[in-house]
Amino acid sequence: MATAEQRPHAVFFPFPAQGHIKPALQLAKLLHHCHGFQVTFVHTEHNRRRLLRSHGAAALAGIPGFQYAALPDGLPPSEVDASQDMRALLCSMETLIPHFRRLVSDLPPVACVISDIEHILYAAKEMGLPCVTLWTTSACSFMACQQCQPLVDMGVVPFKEPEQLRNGYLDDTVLDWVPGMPKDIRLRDFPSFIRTTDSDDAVLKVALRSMACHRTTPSAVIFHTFDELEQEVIAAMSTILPPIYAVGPLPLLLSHVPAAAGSAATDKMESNLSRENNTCLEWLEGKRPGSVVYVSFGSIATLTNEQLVELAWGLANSKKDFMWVIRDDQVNTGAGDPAAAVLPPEFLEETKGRSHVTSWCPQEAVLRHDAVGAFLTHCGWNSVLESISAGLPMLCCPSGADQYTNRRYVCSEWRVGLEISANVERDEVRAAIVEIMEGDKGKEMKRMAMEWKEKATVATLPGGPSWVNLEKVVNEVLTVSPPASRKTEKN
Ligand SMILES: O=c1ccn([C@@H]2O[C@H](COP(=O)(O)OP(=O)(O)O[C@H]3O[C@H](CO)[C@@H](O)[C@H](O)[C@H]3O)[C@@H](O)[C@H]2O)c(=O)[nH]1
Repeated sequence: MATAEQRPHAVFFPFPAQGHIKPALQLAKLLHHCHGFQVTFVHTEHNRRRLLRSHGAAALAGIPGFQYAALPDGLPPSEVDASQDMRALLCSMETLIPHFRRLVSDLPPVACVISDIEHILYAAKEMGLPCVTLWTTSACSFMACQQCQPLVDMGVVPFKEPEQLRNGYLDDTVLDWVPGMPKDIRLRDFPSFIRTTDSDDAVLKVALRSMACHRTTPSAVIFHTFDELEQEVIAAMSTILPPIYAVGPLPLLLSHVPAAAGSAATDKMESNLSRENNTCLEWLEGKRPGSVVYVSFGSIATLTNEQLVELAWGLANSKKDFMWVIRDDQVNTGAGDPAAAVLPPEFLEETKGRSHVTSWCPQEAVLRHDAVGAFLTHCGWNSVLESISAGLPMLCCPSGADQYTNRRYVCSEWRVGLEISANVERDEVRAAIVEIMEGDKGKEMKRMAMEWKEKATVATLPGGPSWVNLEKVVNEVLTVSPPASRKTEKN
């Protein structure tokens, strides 16, 4: 057994949002339990406080060889349990650099830094530390993001007229030259970072910088995916990136590691920033197999209250049972701070007994529950992978970022989903729910979803490709540099 000093020490620092923290913690647990890594897992202080409020001190107590640290994110302190303003957060990441340097200097020797924050990768490299990107969205959306620079060079982005940003225009524009992507991929299938008319757009600039960084800075890029799901795009990307490794779906890999849930302390290592309400599982118990529609828009996406009401009536008019996660910060008021939803009393009356609304649930357990028949999702990548892992077809209603590309692949390439248009109209929602729950298309999507579930299962069985890739990245990249190579400069 290696002593603590001999064990490689990995520092994880995911972008401080739920959808990035969760897969990073899953990978950290795998490296710790299966490959003997010591881990320091870094949160922002904002998220550390949220975790403490939601789960108590045990969530961050760690276990031997696995500790937490926290750094300020540069935004004004807030005690509100809501997702932070993503634009502001993206732009504040640079302020982390001096704090990160000081942290690393005070830690035991570091073998590698694993992050998706470009400033952290640059800082690690400057300090002489091997660094690796953990990319928490799909490989296809990464490839689409890589086209931001060519689109700028071609004068397509930023768009010339606000009118061009409307779906109608983007619908018709096909880009048949993107390596590894379908020849009929459209601009509207690209991540939202290109949707601007402003050449100074801060988010577009972050996207361009980040894509350049991941091409040149890390020693490797780990994608949270599995080979068979995205093989064409992974093959095409191998020519433009440092070595890449597809390791996922991470929850399935972790399910084969009993030690990862082996003790009370390990069980309490939480990545959920919000406290989940488990009563929904009891509610699902009483339902027929495949009879419930599960609805969630992840941890960041907001809707206007009008869209929420349309969605509500679409659900009500479908006459199906449904479980709906409506976060306390789900509604975009257009006036800054998000607000709680206001649903019409008639809707609540109409759906009594066949609806369950909650503010945060144990999503993976919900998706695996027999009663759930379809997932109405914003197409965040974790949600897509969790749905595929559970063999569930999806109704896709993306709201930003990579979700448009994920939607395209879910609906047209993997053929496990139906699209709902961004304006969210009740009749369309109702018709899509009825189709996916009982129509011929829905049956075919369910069949395809079960096929993908099987492929995801095979990829993550002990000895399967995702395990092999994990082992390779450990042996080829994460442990190749002796800890002695660490510089101890302080800033
Ligand atoms: O009630 C809930 C709702 C969600 N979740 C979990 O929260 C995560 C949400 O992640 P994701 O589906 O990826 O959505 P976002 O929170 O929106 O994730 C952000 O990060 C993702 C990964 O980088 C991107 O794909 C998204 O576009 C981006 O918005 C998932 O693991 C869910 O299981 C719960 O546990 N309970």
